Amino acid sequence: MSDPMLKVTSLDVAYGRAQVIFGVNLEVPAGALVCVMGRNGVGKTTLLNALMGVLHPSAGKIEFQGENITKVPTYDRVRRGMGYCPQGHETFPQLTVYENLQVTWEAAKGKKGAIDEALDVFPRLKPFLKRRAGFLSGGQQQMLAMARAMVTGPKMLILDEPTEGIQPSIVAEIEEVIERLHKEVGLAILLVEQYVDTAIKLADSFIVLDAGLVAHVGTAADLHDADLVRLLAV
Ligand SMILES: Nc1ncnc2c1ncn2[C@@H]1O[C@H](COP(=O)(O)OP(=O)(O)OP(=O)(O)O)[C@@H](O)[C@H]1O
Repeated sequence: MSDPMLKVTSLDVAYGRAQVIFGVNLEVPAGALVCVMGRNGVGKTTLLNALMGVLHPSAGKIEFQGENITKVPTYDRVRRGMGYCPQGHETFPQLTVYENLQVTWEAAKGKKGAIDEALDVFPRLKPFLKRRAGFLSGGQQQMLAMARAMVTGPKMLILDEPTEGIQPSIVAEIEEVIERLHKEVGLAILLVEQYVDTAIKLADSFIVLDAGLVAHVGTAADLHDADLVRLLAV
């Protein structure tokens, strides 16, 4: 079997003396969609920030495409093909939609045509290219945040709760885009998701975190298991 695209081994992450992630193991095979689930505060965002080099693990190893990237800076992880869309659909509110895409594309040394390709994935953004991002709706800002991750030319997308706080009509649209990026474009995707329904619909497999530990690894079929429901109950 070939190496997974992302492999995380025995990862510990702490804020000062407060350890939040304990010995996490995780694999995302090429082209797979893996969901990270768990209640509020179990460490999902902390894990993703460590994967992207925003936080530095106190122990463990992160490998991307067979290379040890544990000490590689964030910008280099992006250039190697890790696209990150952090929680809270953060954009530069004073910049236009197009400028938001352009600054990210320049910083990541994106390929020619990548901005147009990202806009083809999110055609809803096209009428708003000259609008300041701060004036977009929550759903539009989420699409812009994902489009920004796309202009970096990712091989793998890391998405932190992309449907959180978004109106239901747009949630379905965002789910469709994630599904298309997974099934048609063939990107590997690591998705933090709180909603079991969305995870069942989208994920090939998932891990459940509980108090910073991997409490369960499985496929969507396992999600109906009573223990899992308990682990996920908010
Ligand atoms: N900058 C920080 N400094 C200290 N502790 C932090 C910091 N950020 C998060 N924590 C703590 O780490 C733990 C995990 O937080 P994290 O945001 O990773 O959880 P989460 O599973 O992503 O939660 P949510 O679903 O609410 O986003 C929490 O106890 C939180 O209070």
